[in-house]
Amino acid sequence: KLPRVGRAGPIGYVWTVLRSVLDSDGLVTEGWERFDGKPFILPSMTGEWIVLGPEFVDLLRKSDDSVINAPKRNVELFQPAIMFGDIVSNPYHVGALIRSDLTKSLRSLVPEILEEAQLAIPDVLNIPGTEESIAVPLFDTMVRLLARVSNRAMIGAPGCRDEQFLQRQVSVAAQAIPMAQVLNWFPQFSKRAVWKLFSVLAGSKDECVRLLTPYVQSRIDYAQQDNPSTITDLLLRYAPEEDLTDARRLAIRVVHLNMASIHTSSIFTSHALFELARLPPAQLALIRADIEQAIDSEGGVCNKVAVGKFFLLDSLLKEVGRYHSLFAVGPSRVVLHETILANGTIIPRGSVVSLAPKPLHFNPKVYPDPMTFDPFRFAKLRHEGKLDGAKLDPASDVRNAFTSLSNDYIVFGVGMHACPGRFFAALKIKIILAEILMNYDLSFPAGESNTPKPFAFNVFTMPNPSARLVFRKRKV
Ligand code: HEM
Repeated sequence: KLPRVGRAGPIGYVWTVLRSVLDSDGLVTEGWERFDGKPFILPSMTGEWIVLGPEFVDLLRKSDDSVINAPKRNVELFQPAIMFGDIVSNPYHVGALIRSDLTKSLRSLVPEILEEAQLAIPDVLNIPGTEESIAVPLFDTMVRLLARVSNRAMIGAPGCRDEQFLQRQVSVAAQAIPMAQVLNWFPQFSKRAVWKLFSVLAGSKDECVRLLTPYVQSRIDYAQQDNPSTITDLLLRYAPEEDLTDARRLAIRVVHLNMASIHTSSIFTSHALFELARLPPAQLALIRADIEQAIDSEGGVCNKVAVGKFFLLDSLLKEVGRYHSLFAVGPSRVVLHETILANGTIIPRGSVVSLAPKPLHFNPKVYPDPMTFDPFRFAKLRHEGKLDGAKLDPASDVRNAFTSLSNDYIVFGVGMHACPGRFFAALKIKIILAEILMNYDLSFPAGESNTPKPFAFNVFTMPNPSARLVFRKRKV
């Protein structure tokens, strides 16, 4: 019998579930303090989550899906089978493709990502010719930017600039997560009907897939297997015959991958830009100098090695992940057989076990002065207190690099199901941020908050969608 956070009694239960829609984070903090770091139940609109403390990170990290299972949980939480059809029985587009092929191909994708970022940033900011600056709603602008830059890697040009397709893709990605949560409120037999009704009202993925299919078809026709230039080219290596002869089927996989990729990266990029806009000028100057030095060290070319030497930006991104997690609870797994935890707690079959980032990321024993956002926290750890990163080998002390996993840092999840797209995400986010930093000064619009309150829905959090940032062309 685990304790439950929130109010007692049946009415209290309903109240807690309703509160969890907008304040899961507050409930987790409350549960953490009230139950002294012991496991507790978080009731939510998507069922009950057993929130485990730091001593159980290893339970999830070491699990091999035989008892503590991730794929079944993801199907439950994100409802891909209802929304995307049968992509679950052979999920070839999210397995080795991302884990191995994509990560190995990142070097050759850098020039494409860089070129697209250079073209797309002025387009999405759209500063009028007569003006020097513009205030834009940041998150929405970053979603459009990330959609285009990610798709340069995903399907190449000109598809990545097809506004109609990008708009549909962004809207599919925006709807999918909240809609998956809503589908969880309905019994299994009715989910398809609910999804169909919603699709009629809000537009389904089908239009997005239709717009994307010609671009995917052209990759099937012209991609060079030994010299892949897009992620779709890599996908062709794994696609079964029926997907190669029907580009529509393959396009569904690309839309699904885009969904995993665009919003997560946009959330990170937006938080990072808000933090960069708040930094004192001296710290910003250090980050800019670090980027310049890294590119100079590669003969003035911004290649993968140079991006790997953006040590201060890497540190800032890692701190963004520590400070602003994407979720109040997660990663989560479903328990397939009754399990007894080391402390004697019995976890029944079918339960959902999860980890909460806050207790880990704000643990003062691991992160001194945890409430302070310190952009150079990880750079200092990585470089023994020195900030002169460019003299170091990028491979040095990778434990504190942005994409490294640890039991004290769960932004990308844990164990064998930790995010396989994080190296691609880190690369494109760093390239975009470096381009922005080198070409624009950032500030908050006069009279608007410089600490916009994040927006939460169920267990997920994102930057405030109405918060704006001013981009002013730099005079360099
Ligand atoms: C900053 C950006 C990103 C963040 C913060 C992020 C975060 C996460 C998290 C927390 C998980 C769950 C891990 C777990 O359950 O232990 C995950 C899984 C996953 N992510 Fe990401 N992600 C990001 C970008 C991407 C990108 C760009 C891609 C694709 C190119 C991607 C593809 C995936 C896939 C396929 C999984 C499922 C892995 C599995 O279940 O084995 N992610 N991500």
